[in-house]
Amino acid sequence: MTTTPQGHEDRTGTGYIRDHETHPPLDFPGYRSTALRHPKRPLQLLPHLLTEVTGPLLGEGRLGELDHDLTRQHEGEPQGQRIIVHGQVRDSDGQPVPHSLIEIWQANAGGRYRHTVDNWPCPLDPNFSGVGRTITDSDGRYRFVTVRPGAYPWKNHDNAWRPAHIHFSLFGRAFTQRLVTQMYFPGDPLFFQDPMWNSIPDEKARERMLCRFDYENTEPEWALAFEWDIVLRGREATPFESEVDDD
Ligand SMILES: O=C(O)c1ccc(O)c(O)c1
Repeated sequence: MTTTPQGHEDRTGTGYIRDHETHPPLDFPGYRSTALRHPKRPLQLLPHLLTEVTGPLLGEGRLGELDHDLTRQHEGEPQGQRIIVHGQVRDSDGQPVPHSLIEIWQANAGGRYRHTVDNWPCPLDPNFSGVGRTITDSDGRYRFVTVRPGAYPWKNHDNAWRPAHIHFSLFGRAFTQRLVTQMYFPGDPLFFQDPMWNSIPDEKARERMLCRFDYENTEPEWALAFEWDIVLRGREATPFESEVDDD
């Protein structure tokens, strides 16, 4: 059986061994909910047969015209600083990943999610749902327009605040290939106390979750811009929360 220098085995038989420096462990004591959420039994390889790789898939034609623009999904305009978030999705060889569905979800400008269990005293914004989706173009590029999310208090530990972040879900050619990650903003003062940020062992890997302020692509009198490339595999891989794990 193949093993890594750290002694991890390829238990899924795929030849792929999770990089334990880049990706968070499935159970991380500091992130309390993982104790209840993480799988307790070894993962089983799900062979990708015709059913898994052919359907169902969201194609270009099924996207709404404004799905990528979270500032224009309601009658009025949401509160907050407009931002453009854009970048490229690449594979382990640095090749662009075209025609791939990306979904995002986030808190509003004040840091509140439109979610039944989020009821901290920060107002919901009637003009902001916080969800969007798009498909990468032929060069693997994506672009969202949204508002900068606020920090979110989540009671995971004493005085716990999540740094501002946007959740990303990426589908490959099939729903069985879904990867989930988060994008953070540079210079956030809350990283030191965030168990999710700190669950990534390698500091360089953590930094691959940071977007870059992109002055060139700001839109005058409208929106700031941030660039964030996502790498699916290999030495430059973006940390993912959901992935094949060989623990
Ligand atoms: O795991 C959670 O409970 C949780 C809550 C809010 C977040 O923004 C988040 O990223 C995770």
